[in-house]
Order: sequence, then structure tokens, then C-alpha cells
Amino acid sequence: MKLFTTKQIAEIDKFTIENEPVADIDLMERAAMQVSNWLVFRFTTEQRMLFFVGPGNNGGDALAIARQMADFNFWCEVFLLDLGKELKGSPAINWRRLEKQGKVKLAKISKLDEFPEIEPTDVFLDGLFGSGLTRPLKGLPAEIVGKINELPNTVVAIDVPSGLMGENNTGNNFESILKADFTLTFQFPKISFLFAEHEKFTGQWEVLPIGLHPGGIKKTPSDVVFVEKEDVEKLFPARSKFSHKGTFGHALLIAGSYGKMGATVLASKGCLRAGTGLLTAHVPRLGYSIIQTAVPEAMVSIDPHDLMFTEFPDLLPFSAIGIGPGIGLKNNSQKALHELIEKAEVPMVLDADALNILSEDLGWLKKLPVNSILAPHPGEFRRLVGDSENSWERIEKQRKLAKDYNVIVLLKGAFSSIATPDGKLYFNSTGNPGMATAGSGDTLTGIILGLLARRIPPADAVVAAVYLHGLAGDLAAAEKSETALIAGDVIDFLGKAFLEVG
Ligand SMILES: NC(=O)C1=CN([C@@H]2O[C@H](COP(=O)(O)OP(=O)(O)OC[C@H]3O[C@@H](n4cnc5c(N)ncnc54)[C@H](OP(=O)(O)O)[C@@H]3O)[C@@H](O)[C@H]2O)[C@@H](O)CC1
Ligand SMILES: Nc1ncnc2c1ncn2[C@@H]1O[C@H](COP(=O)(O)OP(=O)(O)O)[C@@H](O)[C@H]1O
Ligand SMILES: [K+]
Repeated sequence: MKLFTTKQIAEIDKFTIENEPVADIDLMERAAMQVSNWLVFRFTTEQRMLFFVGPGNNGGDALAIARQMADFNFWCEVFLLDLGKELKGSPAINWRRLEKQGKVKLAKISKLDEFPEIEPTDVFLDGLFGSGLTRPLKGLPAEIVGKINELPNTVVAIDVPSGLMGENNTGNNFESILKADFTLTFQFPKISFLFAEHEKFTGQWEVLPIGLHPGGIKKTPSDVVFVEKEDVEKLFPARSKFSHKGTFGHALLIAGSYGKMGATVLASKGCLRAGTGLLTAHVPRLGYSIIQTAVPEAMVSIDPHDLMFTEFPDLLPFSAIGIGPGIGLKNNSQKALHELIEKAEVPMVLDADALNILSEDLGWLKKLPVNSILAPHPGEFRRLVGDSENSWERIEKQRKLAKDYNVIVLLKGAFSSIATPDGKLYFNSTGNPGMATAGSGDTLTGIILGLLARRIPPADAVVAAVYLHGLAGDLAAAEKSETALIAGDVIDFLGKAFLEVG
């Protein structure tokens, strides 16, 4: 699914109104009905619904929802923020419809003292500001938001929690952003919902389709993609009946050192389960029997050093190279990594200690085969490019790194992001906090390597690998719980994940 800025979403709204065609007021009614249907199944008519309403279309949505909920026999009260402006257009029509319906108590709030008396079971509906927010909240809106945030009541935000910008929140005042328990957002997730520091504002968010015009969505350009099943299933060519192991490439994995051979085992299994034809795992001498026993499907190339990576085999047979998990930072290994980069001609995926070594001198990134992949977690990313003030800035740095060095940068976390040298940015939609567990990233490196070795184009390989890794984690968590999930479970469920994407 393409993701858009709030400004672009307003353009798609306009396109829908003109080309469906549908009247603005009817599109608002449609959006409101989606929210009302959601509310009816979550709350009971014992609970009062208190609507906080702002001056724009977000307020207009809230007014329409209040009328619909009153028709569903909910007790609804409306508090319109008096900012000295008259309601106009569809919000004004919805105000008059409420007056005519006569079921909902209507009040205006012009100062904080007029905040209503509340019951703990009251549900607050936030229709103060949505995607039309132009500046941080201050004055009365900020005070009302502050008051709502102090109270224990359940809060449902319509479209966007009031005060949160749809994309960049640098310079926003976090004290005056509404903290919702649920955010019901229209048609597309907003980009700011994908950033960890905003979870306390959005709460759980859900996308409600409102039938925006497919033509408008298609013609609006966007470099940002929220990766879902339909984006991934088209990336896998069918395995031809006459295919043989050579068809699916030969991966070279360089991983592990004394005390960290588990990283090699996990990455090897991930790689093999991703459908590579052949895998050679290159390990220090002490790792030989570990790999032969734990992963009999892999061939082993043995380093002359007992404990660490110091040399690599002839590169000719390999269609992709993965390096990093558990290799350590010793001088010998650093030197060997540099030599490998000088010689390699097939796509590489670099993770963990390989990235820590390269962060000493980013000049090495220029020497990587084109479209190689860096797969840092936030700590490794910081070592590469320095501190970031917030997730927006981190993403900007990620995109710049990808462009400047002609590499694909995968920044791992919840909603892992992938930046490509041509300026595209992907956010992954799968995965769960159970995957924040040792070895989970090693497994992912193996999966990426497996897909690269199969000669799937590198950007597609990373997007698919991250999606499948998260999906396997979700399937595993459904059976084993997030708490008990370990990296090996992700590998065990990878087959089921592949079945889901066809
Ligand atoms: N378009 C459609 O068809 C559909 C749209 N939909 C709904 O519309 C919402 C977007 O509506 P919107 O564009 O009217 O903006 P909205 O968020 O209500 O706020 C704008 C108002 O707030 C004001 N204002 C801004 N910042 C401020 C601040 N810091 N402090 C104080 N005031 C501030 C700004 O006035 P300003 O002072 O900036 O001139 C303006 O008056 C969207 O989220 C969704 O819910 C759905 O119904 C589906 C169909
Ligand atoms: N809260 C989360 N939600 C979804 N995925 C997560 C979450 N936390 C971690 N992950 C995933 O788990 C993996 C962790 O990778 P990494 O930090 O490199 O682990 P390790 O170094 O232990 O192998 C990444 O793929 C990341 O996206
Ligand atoms: K809102």
C-alpha cells in the first residue's frame, strides 16, 4: 500500500469528491459511519459518549458520528471548542443536522473551566484536529488536550490524535498532543504512526477504509510503501518443475566466533528455509562440528583460525554473500572483511559486527557491490551515522545513507524501514514485540541472504525477507505467545509464512 502525506491525502479526498463523484458531506457521512460501526461493537449503551469537536472537517466527522451513535441509542454529548470562528461547510451542516435530530446535548467550551463533569466510564471521542493540523497546539486546545490526558477515561481519536502531525513532529510540543487508547484512521496509516515515540499518542491504531477513489490513489506519486501481503506475493517467481539446486543459487555465509556459533546456526537455517539452492557457512575451526551437527544441510568452509574469521574461500561459486552475525571485532577479522569487500562482486548483506567494523570508516561502503544491503538495528545505525533526535530524523539519515553510498539500508525495529538508493522507503507491517529476542536479527540476515542467493533483486529480497520474517514471528507468537517466542521459532514458522504469500 502506498503511504501519503496528509497534504496528499487531502488531494485524494478532493479527487474522490470530484470524480466519484460524491458530495463532501456524503464522504464525511461514509467516514463517520465506519467509526460508528467500530464504536458500536466496542462499547455499551451504558457508557456516555463525549465528543470534543474542533473547527474543521475532523470536528465535522465527530458531529456526524455523534448523530449516528445517538440513532444507535447511545447517550452522546458534544463539546464544540469555541475558537472564535463559525463552523463552515460540512461541519456546519452536521451541526444543524444534530440540532434537528434533537437527541444530543450540544455545548460550547470557550475556557477550561467549562470542561464537563465526567464519569469514569465515559468514552471520549477526539474530533478536535485531524490531518489539517498546521501547527502545534497552544491555548485552549492545548489545555483541553492536557485535561483529557490527565483523566483515566478511554479515548478514541478520529483519524489522528489531536496535536500529532502526520509526518514530521520535530519541534512539536509533546505535552499538548492527545494520548488516545485507540486511533481510527481513514484509508491510510499516517507516517508518524510508524514511529516508536508516537505510540503513546496513537494507542492501538486501525485503518478504516472510506472508499477513496482508486484513480486518485494511483495517480498520486509516493516513494513510501507500507509493505503488505499483496506487495510481497508478486515478488516470488514460481519454482519451475525442472529446476535444480543450481537454479536457486549458492549462498556464502560468514558468521560466528568463539562463544557465538549460535548466530551461524540461526542465520544458516534462515538462509536454507528461504529457499536457497546451496549454502556454504564459513566458520572458525572450532565451529566445524557445531555447524555440521546443527545444520547438516549446509557445507562448511573452515577458517585457518580456531576462534575467529580471518580468511574467506574462493568467491567464484557464490551468488550472494552474507557477513556479520557473531564475527566479533578483532583486527584479523576487520582485515579479512576489508579484503572481502575489495574482492566481492555479488550482492552482499552486512549485519551486526560487520557494520560495527565499517562504522569506523564509511569509505568502505563505497567499495561494496552495488545494491548491497546494510541491516543495522538502531544501536548499529547510531554507530554508522551518529545520534538522531527522533525517528523522522533517523529515517532522513537512513535515506541519505542509502543514496550517498548506493546501498540498501534496512533499519530494524517495529515497522522496520528499508531505504533504497533510488529514494524509495518501505515500512514493514508484520512482526511483534516477541521478536525482540536474541538471534532474531541473525535469522533475518539468513533469510535475506537466501533470497539474494536465489537472485531475487536485492531491494525485493529485503522487502520480502523482512515481511516473511515478521509474518513467521506473528504465526509463531499465535501458537507460542510473544513472551516465549525465541528466534528458532521464527525459522520453524517460515514455511507457513511462505505458504501465506503463495
Ligand atoms: N476532506 C474530506 O473530504 C474528508 C476529510 N475527513 C476528515 O477531515 C479531517 C481534515 O479536516 P480539515 O482539513 O478540515 O482539518 P482539521 O484537522 O479538522 O483541522 C483544521 C482546522 O483546524 C485549524 N487549525 C489547524 N491547526 C490548528 C492549531 N494548531 N490550533 C488551532 N487551530 C488549528 C484550521 O484553521 P487554521 O487556523 O489553520 O486556518 C482549521 O480550521 C481529517 O482528519 C478527517 O477527519 C473525513 O471526513 C473524510 C473526508
Ligand atoms: N517490537 C518489535 N516488533 C516487531 N519486530 C521486532 C520488534 N523488536 C524487534 N523486532 C525484530 O527483531 C529483529 C531483531 O534484530 P536484532 O536487534 O539485530 O537482533 P539480534 O542481534 O539479537 O539478532 C529485527 O528484525 C526486528 O525488526
Ligand atoms: K482527532
